[in-house]
Amino acid sequence: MNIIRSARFGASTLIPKNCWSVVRSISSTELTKLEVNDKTGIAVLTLNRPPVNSLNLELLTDIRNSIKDAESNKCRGLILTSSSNSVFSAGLDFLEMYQPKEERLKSFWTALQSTWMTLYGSKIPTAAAINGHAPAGGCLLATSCEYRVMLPKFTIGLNETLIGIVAPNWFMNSYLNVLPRRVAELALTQGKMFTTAEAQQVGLVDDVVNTKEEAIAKCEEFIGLFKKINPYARALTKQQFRINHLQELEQNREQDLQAFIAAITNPSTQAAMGAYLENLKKRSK
Ligand SMILES: CCCCCC/C=C\CC(=O)SCCNC(=O)CCNC(=O)[C@H](O)C(C)(C)COP(=O)(O)OP(=O)(O)OC[C@H]1O[C@@H](n2cnc3c(N)ncnc32)[C@H](O)[C@@H]1OP(=O)(O)O
Repeated sequence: MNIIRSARFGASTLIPKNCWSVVRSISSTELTKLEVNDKTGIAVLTLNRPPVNSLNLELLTDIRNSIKDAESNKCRGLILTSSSNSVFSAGLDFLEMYQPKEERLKSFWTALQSTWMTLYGSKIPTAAAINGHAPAGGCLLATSCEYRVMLPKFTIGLNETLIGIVAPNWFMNSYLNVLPRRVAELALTQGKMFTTAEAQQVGLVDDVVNTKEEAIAKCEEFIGLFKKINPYARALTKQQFRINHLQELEQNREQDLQAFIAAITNPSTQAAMGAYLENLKKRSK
């Protein structure tokens, strides 16, 4: 068996999964775990930032590094999932955006931009096994992938307007890559959170299954569709579909950063976010 060393992890760990396949850890941090199935060559990236996988600077950085690790280890595909039983990702960490320090805020948004560009533009097939709620940034991660499967009775959507903030163009573009324009506009303006059943009906998720294991298997099935396709031809074709969205951000990164800082530090945005957070804290007691 070929054991790969990761710059971030040292020697890979072998984890027997069943008698037919071996799951090998490519890289791991406190916040993410990247494992590849040696039989299929498909990697699973598990987000592990309890309680709700809210995306802070460190988690975003680890996600991006893991995608790059999967690519450089020539994995045949990448599946995103969560170690939580009820939350895929609660989206951006409010604590990064509420009463922020400017330098950290800049690093945070820059990391989000980079992570999105890496995931949305990844050369390898990507899929999300959505095993819990996926609001806002959680939905962004899922819609940046090429395929989504979700467990029942959770919610997914871009709810920014409910918080009193505006989703940037590239959030919208990821949504529009999956949803019809009319559905996306109505959902975004309402801050709609779709139930799993609604999400499947509008095409926000492709399949619904009952367990995380089934969700991973569905993602593997999706990635398996490309088994006989030339990976170079596949990657370039995917890129042609997504290049405009990627270039739009790449060419306007600084402008996008400045717009984010101006909007987030605006006193009325801070007040709206403070009220939303307080409500969230009350609800969780
Ligand atoms: C203006 C410029 C443009 C900006 C554009 C982009 C901006 C934003 C994009 C975003 O992603 S903003 C984040 C949006 N996310 C949400 O609205 C989700 C809020 N959370 C929930 O609805 C629920 O927590 C949940 C995900 C459905 C899970 O519910 P559950 O009952 O399992 O857990 P809770 O008890 O509610 O939460 C536990 C614990 O986590 C804290 N928390 C939840 N979400 C976040 C978060 N996004 N950031 C930071 N912290 C979060 C919650 O307050 C609880 O904390 P404690 O009370 O236990 O301390």
